[in-house]
Amino acid sequence: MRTLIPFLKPYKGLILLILVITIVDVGGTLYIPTLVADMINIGVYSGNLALVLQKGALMFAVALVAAAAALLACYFCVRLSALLGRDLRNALYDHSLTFSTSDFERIGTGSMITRTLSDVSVVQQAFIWSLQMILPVPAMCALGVIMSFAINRTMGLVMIGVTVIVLGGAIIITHKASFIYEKMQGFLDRINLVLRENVTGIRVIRAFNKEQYEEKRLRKTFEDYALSAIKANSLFFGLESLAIFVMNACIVSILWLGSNQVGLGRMAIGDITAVTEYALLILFYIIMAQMVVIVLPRSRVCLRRIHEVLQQAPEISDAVTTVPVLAGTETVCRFDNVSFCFPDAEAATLSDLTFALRRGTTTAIIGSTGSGKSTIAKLILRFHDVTGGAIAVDGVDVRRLSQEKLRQHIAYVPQKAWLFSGTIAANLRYGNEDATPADLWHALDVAQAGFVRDLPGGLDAPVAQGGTNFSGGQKQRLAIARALLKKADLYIFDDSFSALDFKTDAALRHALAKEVAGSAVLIIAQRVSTIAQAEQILVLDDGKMAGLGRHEDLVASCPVYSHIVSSQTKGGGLHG
Ligand SMILES: Nc1ncnc2c1ncn2[C@@H]1O[C@H](COP(=O)(O)OP(=O)(O)OP(=O)(O)O)[C@@H](O)[C@H]1O
Repeated sequence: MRTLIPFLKPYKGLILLILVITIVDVGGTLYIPTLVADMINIGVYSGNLALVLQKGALMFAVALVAAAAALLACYFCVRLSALLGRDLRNALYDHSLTFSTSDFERIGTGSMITRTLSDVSVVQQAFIWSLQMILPVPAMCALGVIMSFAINRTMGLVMIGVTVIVLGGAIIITHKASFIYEKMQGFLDRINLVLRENVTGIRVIRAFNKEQYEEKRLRKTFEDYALSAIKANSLFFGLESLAIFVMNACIVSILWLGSNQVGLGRMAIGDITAVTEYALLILFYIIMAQMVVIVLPRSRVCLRRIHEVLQQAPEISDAVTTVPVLAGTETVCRFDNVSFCFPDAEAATLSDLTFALRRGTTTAIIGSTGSGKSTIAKLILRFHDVTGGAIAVDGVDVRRLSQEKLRQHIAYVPQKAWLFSGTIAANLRYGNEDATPADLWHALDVAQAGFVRDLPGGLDAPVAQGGTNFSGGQKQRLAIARALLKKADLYIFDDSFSALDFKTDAALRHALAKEVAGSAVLIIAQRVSTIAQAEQILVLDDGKMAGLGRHEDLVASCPVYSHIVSSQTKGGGLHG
């Protein structure tokens, strides 16, 4: 509940309104049996038709007021629940924007989606039900018991007994349900994860004929979830049966004890109707509340999971005082004895790297797969923080810059070119939202993405989620064009030319050289031909610097580099 309070604060007025309307509803509902009893006791016995009609008219008016109150309460509850859901989702999303990759890995992408969508829905639902069905129960029980005592002491005691038994049962079953619902949410995360993997990896599954294996894996997750749901529902029906049994036992007790009291002259016959009605109303409200109470443990689990995300301190956060403006110096970025180790890794991924990225020059990084090339790019962008040494941009340690400012100065093409669903123009404008169509075409031409001209719709051609309607090379070129639209001090291309043929690769680098002449360029590549012209090449070997220099010097002095070169030039020279 502590998690919800800050989200409910802005709606204090609305909650108060719902409370008042609910009390009107409950009061009206309980007043009707009293009127019925009066009609029987006075009107019917004395044959006073005028009194019966008068009480009838009053009953009609009270019923109308109670119904209107119930309707209004329902409307305001739905409104409050929708606002609460919106605010919770916004808070989760906003907070997730501050997360680093490791933060996301800790929670899990599937779980993050379940928490934002399903968990919030469960909390919303539980909240609205609690307002509508649990909130009136104390008022209903208290008023019902008081009114029963007012009629007859024995009836009052019966009412207390019934309330205590049903509430006791509800508490025991709720406790048991809590454990099952916790497991169910975990299974839901798992279903989300496996389903996502299946949908996104459908081609790999088919290519490897793994449909049956995946089917088994999915079935298992569905089955686990279904079994837990059956267990939870068994509890639910157990509770419902208990409530119906208690309800019937209660009616029998009232009729039996009540008729004795009428026989002893301590109670009028019409009062039995009133007390039975009070008892049924109390039980009805408790049963409805039980149905909500039983799902509360699930919502508590969901709320705790939401709380976990909201409370998670981001691995990377801005310093209290950050440097407002960068100077635009000659050395755009500098690594000083940089080392880095992933939180869950035993050995360092990068060790003792020292080099500089200078304006107007191209630096390339080459090395075997897993040697740490992409990690260097991620450190510059501060997706992770160094564990040793320092990285400075324009002479300022990146940890002293705000993340927003830092990233404003960098254009990045990630290894896995990611496009958003929409149009080509919308994707390109991610780089510069004010870009004109002429700017977009220019960036596309530099990125050798002329194929867009042949697409029906051109710049407005549709892009599927993740860019799946484009080939790997086309996606790479669109991602490059997007980066070029951003005027930056440093351009980072992480293995961005790997899916291009040699001719396109060469043409692109040629066009690129003019485009980014005033900035520093960092190219991460596997192909020597892509980087041979670079002003400096950093050779990485298992996270360590094996060489730094121009192509010709490294061929002569760096065994790791000359080995890479010879492995790529067997049977022909370098292309491009
Ligand atoms: N999030 C992570 N958690 C733990 N280890 C990681 C993580 N990301 C990468 N690594 C490890 O860090 C090392 C360097 O990864 P990196 O992606 O930088 O290599 P790379 O040289 O770019 O490889 P490739 O050429 O295949 O893209 C690898 O051994 C990898 O397993």
